Amino acid sequence: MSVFLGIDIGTSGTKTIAIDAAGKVLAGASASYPCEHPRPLWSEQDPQHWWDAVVETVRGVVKKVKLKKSDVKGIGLSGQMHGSVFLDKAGKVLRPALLWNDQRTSAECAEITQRAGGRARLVKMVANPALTGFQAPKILWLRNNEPKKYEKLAHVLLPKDDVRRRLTGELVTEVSDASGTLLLDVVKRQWSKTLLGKLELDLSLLPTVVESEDVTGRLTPEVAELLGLSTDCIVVGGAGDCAAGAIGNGIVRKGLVNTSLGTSGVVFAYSDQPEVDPAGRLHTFCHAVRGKWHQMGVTLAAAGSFGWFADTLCQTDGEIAKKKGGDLFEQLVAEAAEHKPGAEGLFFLPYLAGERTPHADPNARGAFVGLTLSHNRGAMVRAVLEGVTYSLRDCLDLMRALDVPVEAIRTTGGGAKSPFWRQLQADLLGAKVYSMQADEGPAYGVALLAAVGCGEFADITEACAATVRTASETKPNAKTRKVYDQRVHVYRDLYRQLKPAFDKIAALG
Ligand SMILES: Nc1ncnc2c1ncn2[C@@H]1O[C@H](COP(=O)(O)OP(=O)(O)O)[C@@H](O)[C@H]1O
Ligand SMILES: O=C(CO)[C@@H](O)[C@H](O)COP(=O)(O)O
Repeated sequence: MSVFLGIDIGTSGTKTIAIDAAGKVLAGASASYPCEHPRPLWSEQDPQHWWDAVVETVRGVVKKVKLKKSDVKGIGLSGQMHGSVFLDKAGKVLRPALLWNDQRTSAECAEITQRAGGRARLVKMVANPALTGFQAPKILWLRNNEPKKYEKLAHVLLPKDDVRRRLTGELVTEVSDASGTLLLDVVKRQWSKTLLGKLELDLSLLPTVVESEDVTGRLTPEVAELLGLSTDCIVVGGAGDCAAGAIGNGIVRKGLVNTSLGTSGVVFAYSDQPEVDPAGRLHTFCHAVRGKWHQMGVTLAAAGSFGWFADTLCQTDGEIAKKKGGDLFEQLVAEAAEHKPGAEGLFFLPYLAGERTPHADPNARGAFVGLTLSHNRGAMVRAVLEGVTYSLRDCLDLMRALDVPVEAIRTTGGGAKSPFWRQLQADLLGAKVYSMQADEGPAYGVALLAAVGCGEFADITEACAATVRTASETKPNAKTRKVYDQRVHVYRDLYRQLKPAFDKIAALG
């Protein structure tokens, strides 16, 4: 029996799945962990929690499928992008990891842009401007703010690559995740020695960079024993969760666009060449397909906004729903569905963690605008779901303006499970939206990459053609689409009008 594991180290938890050589999902397990916010807009996690969750979920899957040691031939790793694990030379973690949605690095972004000789020169070197969530500004933040820890710094790893280090002992990353460090020459698919020089950062801080399908190592004897696997089991490069989710949904040709409604929201389009957005609003990153690229827009608090609403305002209902064996999210979506498109004039700006695309503004804040005495909880939920989807629309419209073809949208992530939210996507984005048969997102994509690494398929494109299938099709409703086409302008105006207030609020500290 040949089995491949996909492990996705998400922001709210880690998910591990096992697939067979035909791409059939045999079992899955997940484990959650907290995210700390020591100050507003700071976001940190303890890498030990990721490792504990990896051990728990791999062992869980091995047990569920009753796998023999020799069954698991390969592992693919996916994870939240951009996060920074700081290690000393003995491999000790120096401080909690700074995450993708941490906004503390505005000063370091300005420093990078200035050291690079301006924004245009920076984009020429690494295809992207400096954004607060990316990894390079986090390294500079450590240097500027925690110099004693920086003195001890020997290696910086992305979240999934720290898990790889613990699995195999190897310090390796791959091109899709490395693109989000701001230190990769995305066009050449190798570290930018020019930018490293300008930032006075040593190349030895960074891991070796490979393509996503490449084999990066094998399990160490101790880890193989701990997980119930064999030391013959390989670990492939894998991918950042956006590229991994796209692979899992078969986004391996032009015209197919992926949306993800996880903690973050992502709009992802395949490209044959590195297409750089001259204004730097969309990211240009390497794809997990060898020698290919993608463009991407990211909204920082997507299903995360809905999760926040549920956690903060609906705790008691959550407990009741659990007792009844129901799902709070489904209950809240049902309440939202009782309201008409437009939530009776209520708008929600989903900038709870600042915003990346299209505003690149760490000072942006969340807001309900248009509340009246007649709005109830269902209307507020509807406004949240609409606000998040307007934000995806902002990303997609940037792509359309750059002539990125949008034939169909495939969708993944917790929010994509909801038929209501898929209809909202179709109506607001103006395209057919497909859910997938193996609705496992990034974990599925990297399990396929593991199968490729083990020689089951010639490459990831062939693997996707053989295994990835759509499940449902949701068509835009012309009438509802019109309602949203009018309202999206109000949504966009609100950011512009509130921006001065956001800056004043941020200045208050
Ligand atoms: N049935 C549902 N309907 C709508 N949204 C849902 C549903 N289930 C989960 N979600 C949303 O998905 C989020 C979790 O998404 P997920 O992709 O698991 O997160 P991540 O990978 O970022 O950790 C929840 O916070 C919630 O907002
Ligand atoms: O910052 C990005 C991509 O650029 C995020 O998509 C992170 O990669 C986190 O992903 P989730 O935990 O929301 O899946």
